[in-house]
Amino acid sequence: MNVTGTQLEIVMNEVTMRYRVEHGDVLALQQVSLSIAKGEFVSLLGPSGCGKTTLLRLMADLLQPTAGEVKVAGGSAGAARLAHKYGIVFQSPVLYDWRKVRDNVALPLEMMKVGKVERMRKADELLELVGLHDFGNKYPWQLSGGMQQRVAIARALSIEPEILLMDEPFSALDEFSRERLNEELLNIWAQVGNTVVFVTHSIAEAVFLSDKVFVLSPHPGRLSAVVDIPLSRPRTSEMRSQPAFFELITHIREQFEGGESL
Ligand SMILES: Nc1ncnc2c1ncn2[C@@H]1O[C@H](COP(=O)(O)OP(=O)(O)OP(=O)(O)O)[C@@H](O)[C@H]1O
Repeated sequence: MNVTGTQLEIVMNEVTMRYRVEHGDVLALQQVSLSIAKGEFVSLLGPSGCGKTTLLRLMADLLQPTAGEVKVAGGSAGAARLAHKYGIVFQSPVLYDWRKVRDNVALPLEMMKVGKVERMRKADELLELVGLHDFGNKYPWQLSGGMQQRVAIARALSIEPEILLMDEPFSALDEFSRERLNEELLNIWAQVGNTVVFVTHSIAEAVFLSDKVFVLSPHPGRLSAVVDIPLSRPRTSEMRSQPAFFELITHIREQFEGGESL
């Protein structure tokens, strides 16, 4: 795959992933090819078990494909990982309850042996970016679920990753918090400008956030469609009730073969 004139960040060529299990193996992904441009915001969308997390883990070099190739920033996914090109945000924020919020954000910098003054400065800057500047001295358990996830985003951004991988980061939140965090995430992305790969079950969330949606079908996981989202930016909450938004949702819904529900 090649897109002339566009700098590609992630390229997957015919990627197949089989997990070995006790009695045989599970074909999680079959011959998936895709490309993501530098600075793009893309979503991986599909029903449970279609291989979204597997795809994300392959991109992050946390798994090795059974067949096919994963290229990141012109090299291997392994080289990108060693060069600290990835920030990862999981479904659950995985914060350390005994560390203050600021110290949680600064943790990756601490592991990279960045000096205390610099890492505290950076952590405060990131807490400002995610709208939590007054919460650096609190503990995670003193924050709401949405605030905790914003701390996790700040932490993932602390190493200034070229690529932010997000695995259903808002799926445990109520719909109001989720929609607000969608808008906040886009504001953060507009300032940071990195490449974002966002996993979701929600068609509306994928449409609202993305430049492009990769639609996956299950058993085995395959890429069934790539849908460009031509909505203008910045995206606003009013867009959610506009006809263009609903048309895109309907179009994506139609991509699911056999009426598989999300
Ligand atoms: N470590 C593993 N060992 C065996 N099978 C696995 C493993 N991880 C995932 N699978 C299987 O691979 C397939 C894809 O799983 P994956 O978690 O990537 O899907 P998903 O789309 O992210 O699902 P969900 O939305 O429920 O998180 C599923 O059939 C799953 O059972």
